[in-house]
Amino acid sequence: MRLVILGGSGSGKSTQAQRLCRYFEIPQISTGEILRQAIAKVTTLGRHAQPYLAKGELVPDEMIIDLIRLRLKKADISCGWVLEGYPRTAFQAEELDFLLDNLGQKLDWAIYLQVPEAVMVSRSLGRSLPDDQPEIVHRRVEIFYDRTVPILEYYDRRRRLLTINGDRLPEMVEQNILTLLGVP
Ligand SMILES: Nc1ncnc2c1ncn2[C@@H]1O[C@H](COP(=O)(O)OP(=O)(O)O)[C@@H](O)[C@H]1O
Repeated sequence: MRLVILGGSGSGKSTQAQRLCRYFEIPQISTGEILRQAIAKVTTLGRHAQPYLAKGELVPDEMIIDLIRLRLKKADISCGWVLEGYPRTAFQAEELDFLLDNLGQKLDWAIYLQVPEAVMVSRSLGRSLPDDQPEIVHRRVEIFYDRTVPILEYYDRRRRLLTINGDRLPEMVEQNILTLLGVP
């Protein structure tokens, strides 16, 4: 199973990605997590990415595309994967298709966790990540509407989009996803 999880800040993307990875026994690839770890370890990637995360801006496409290209070439992903936090722009979505074509892989579904803006904000403010201060959260939400929402149409046109109500308990959201994927 190859899945992309789409949703704004605080939509429950990482929670559902974790649950789906456990269910299908496949690795989770979370760009936010990879970047935060790189920053904590002060790697070259971390040093380049840090100023963007600190402001709630997206890191440049080339930086994240290189990261995904390398990650999808590793052996552990041969049985599938759940991508969370990528793609976030239309360009990244096109690049993913291009990359998957090259690898001879096909995306099964893009799962969009839809939650009201107020829920995104209040959930994000309730976390304690360094980039979860109010102005930064608001900027991330704004960028989500500007840059990521257009991707929904991209996947919808390709009949690859599943839209899920993310404003419910995590176990109900998961059950809803599994039902739509046609597994028990
Ligand atoms: N695909 C991506 N393209 C550009 N920037 C990204 C991408 N993925 C993660 N980032 C950077 O990492 C930050 C945190 O990502 P993530 O943990 O997915 O955030 P959240 O779930 O709170 O929206 C983003 O605000 C952005 O700066």
